[in-house]
Amino acid sequence: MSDEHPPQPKAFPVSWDQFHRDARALAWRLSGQGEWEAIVCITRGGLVPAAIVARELGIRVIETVGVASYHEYKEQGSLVVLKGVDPKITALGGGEGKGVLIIDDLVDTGSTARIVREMLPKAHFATVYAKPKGRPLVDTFITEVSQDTWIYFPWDMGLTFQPPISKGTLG
Ligand SMILES: O=P(O)(O)OC[C@H]1O[C@H](OP(=O)(O)OP(=O)(O)O)[C@H](O)[C@@H]1O
Ligand code: HPA
Ligand SMILES: [Mg+2]
Repeated sequence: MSDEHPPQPKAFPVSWDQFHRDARALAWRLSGQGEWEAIVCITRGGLVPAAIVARELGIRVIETVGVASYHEYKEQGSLVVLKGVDPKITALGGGEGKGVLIIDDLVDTGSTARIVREMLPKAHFATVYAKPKGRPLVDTFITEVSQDTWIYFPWDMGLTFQPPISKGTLG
């Protein structure tokens, strides 16, 4: 969460099962769009869908690019590239990443996507989820949620007790 991602009023919790189905749906959609020589996944959120898409499409060359957001590493609002893309991957398909599939879990404001697209301008950018601001930066995605929705991924959640409806939310 950050200034760019203020607390959102709506919640979209995603279970492991749901995420697997959505990531597999992404693989189906991508399978009709060409042959990919390599995947570049944006860590850390892109690691999970990248594994699923790689398995479905038989892609075995997987590279990471590390973009960390916001105040974790630097002043608020900025992004910092912690790990760039190996030049061997950038050089694929005659340079600029042609034939490369970039995968992330979602685009929100599009800031992360913009930085990685600059590194690989001819790559295909795919995410499982997209919000309206980031949507123009993505070539293929599965589900759109509104900008005022926060997506809760299964790796960020755990099982917790739910009070009975009759007790109300305030106990
Ligand atoms: O479109 P944006 O506004 O840039 O937001 C989207 C990015 O934010 C999240 O990653 P985050 O940087 O929080 O790190 P993580 O993947 O390590 O959780 C998410 O996984 C995307 O990569
Ligand atoms: O909606 C979101 N969920 C999880 N991580 C995120 N990073 C940016 N937006 C989101
Ligand atoms: Mg991320």
